[in-house]
Amino acid sequence: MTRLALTDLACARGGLIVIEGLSLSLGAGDALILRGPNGSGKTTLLRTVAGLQPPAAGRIEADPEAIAYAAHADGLKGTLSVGENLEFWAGLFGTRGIDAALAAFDLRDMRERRAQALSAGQKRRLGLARLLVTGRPVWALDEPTVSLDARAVAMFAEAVRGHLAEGGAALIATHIELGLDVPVLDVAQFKPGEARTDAFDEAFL
Ligand SMILES: Nc1ncnc2c1ncn2[C@@H]1O[C@H](COP(=O)(O)OP(=O)(O)OP(=O)(O)O)[C@@H](O)[C@H]1O
Repeated sequence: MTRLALTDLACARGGLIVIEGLSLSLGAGDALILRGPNGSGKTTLLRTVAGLQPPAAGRIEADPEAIAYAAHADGLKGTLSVGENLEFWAGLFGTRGIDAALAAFDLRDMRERRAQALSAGQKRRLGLARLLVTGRPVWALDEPTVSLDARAVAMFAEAVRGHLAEGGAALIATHIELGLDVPVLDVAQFKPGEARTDAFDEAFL
């Protein structure tokens, strides 16, 4: 089952094309790590996939309701507790049960604490726990491990493994090694005018 297919996609930011000619397909259980230097267009690509901006060219095939996007901002409600934040999202996405999400990111002891009283890494863990309560099959994640310590990075990697094992898919921009056995795509090769390799296309089309 195809979860996400991009065909000859071009993405623009600030009126300029930053990525062009990108095609890929992710099926159930597939993930892809996006790499590339600062400014190469990883965020722009993820924003486009998430539907926050239209493609400059090409096609995106995915149910918009299937995508859960997590960006640099965690989108927490500071005056609500950890548990209330997750309950809020569960209500929003029409899912039930936050216990698994609390457990996956070791937040059970912080359930009653207000989000605004969490450390940066704890806030990020809560933001990532939200992915689990969305119930959405395609995760589009922009630098999800910022502020996380090694233990929390491992929790995140485990959450991704579980998501893929349940038939989900993930597109993850990260500069760090997550310990996941998934392919890496250098988005710099889709810079307008750059020669690109065919290795990725062979693996993913
Ligand atoms: N709000 C904006 N307005 C105009 N141009 C922008 C804006 N945000 C980013 N850009 C430009 O778009 C291009 C792609 O940026 P993007 O944030 O997608 O790159 P990135 O690969 O995610 O970078 P990083 O690794 O630094 O997060 C860059 O040249 C950047 O300067």
